[in-house]
Amino acid sequence: MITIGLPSKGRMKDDASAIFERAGMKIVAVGNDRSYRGRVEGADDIEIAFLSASEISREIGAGTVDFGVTGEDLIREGLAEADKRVEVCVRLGFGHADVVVAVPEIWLDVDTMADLGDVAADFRARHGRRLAIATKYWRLTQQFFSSQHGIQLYRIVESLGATEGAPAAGQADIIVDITSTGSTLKANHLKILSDGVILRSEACLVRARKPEHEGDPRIAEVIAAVRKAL
Ligand SMILES: Nc1ncnc2c1ncn2[C@@H]1O[C@H](COP(=O)(O)OP(=O)(O)OP(=O)(O)O)[C@@H](O)[C@H]1O
Ligand SMILES: O=P(O)(O)OC[C@H]1O[C@H](OP(=O)(O)OP(=O)(O)O)[C@H](O)[C@@H]1O
Repeated sequence: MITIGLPSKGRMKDDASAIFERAGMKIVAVGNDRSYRGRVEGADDIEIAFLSASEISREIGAGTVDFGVTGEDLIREGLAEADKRVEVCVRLGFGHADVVVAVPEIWLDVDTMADLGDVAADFRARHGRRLAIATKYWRLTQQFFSSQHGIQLYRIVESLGATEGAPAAGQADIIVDITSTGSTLKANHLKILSDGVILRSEACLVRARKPEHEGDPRIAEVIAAVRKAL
């Protein structure tokens, strides 16, 4: 049996189902409309697990589903060493959003990560505490700041919603968050640093790297069918 995790709700749900349908895999719910299981018409060896986008990322990492449709941001944030555990097979062309570093517009001298590194370096001397970053993207923030840009002097303030409001509310100095149209950043008087795009995310067909997939022709067939449907 091949299990495919598809979004059960949220902004990726309809586009994900539509792509599978165009790929010749019409999805039908098992049982009633509220069921969290489905199947593919005419393919008894495929089952569908309806999950949220973030659950799909976790289940692919754990290998409890073979494929899933979810955002690349959720894969890279949710899984350590994502590339070892999963394969991004097809970029699906919807669900576009960038994970970005944004600072208050009034920080006129700060346009790049290097500028921000300078600010972080003497933040404690000036303000008596570390630069505070509001985000729900812990892993991506740490990788980008510490590993890629060598910025070590900061503190992450966990934010689970309304992240863009954190600087004005005095909860943090800057943010790392997702943006698509940019209107939420603008409304909160925040600007993206010129080299502050951490990840350009979109919905992807993702596969769990499992030994039993080797030599299973159905795995390549699913990927080829989705690719053709784009
Ligand atoms: N404007 C946007 N804001 C937030 N996420 C977006 C946006 N545009 C696209 N996405 C993508 O959508 C995905 C999240 O979708 P959604 O919010 O439906 O997921 P979810 O896990 O069901 O959410 P939750 O569990 O928080 O309700 C992420 O991969 C994200 O990159
Ligand atoms: O660049 P924009 O087009 O303004 O979109 C970005 C905003 O959209 C999302 O929030 P949303 O209100 O959709 O809620 P969510 O965080 O619960 O997904 C996201 O968290 C940002 O705040």
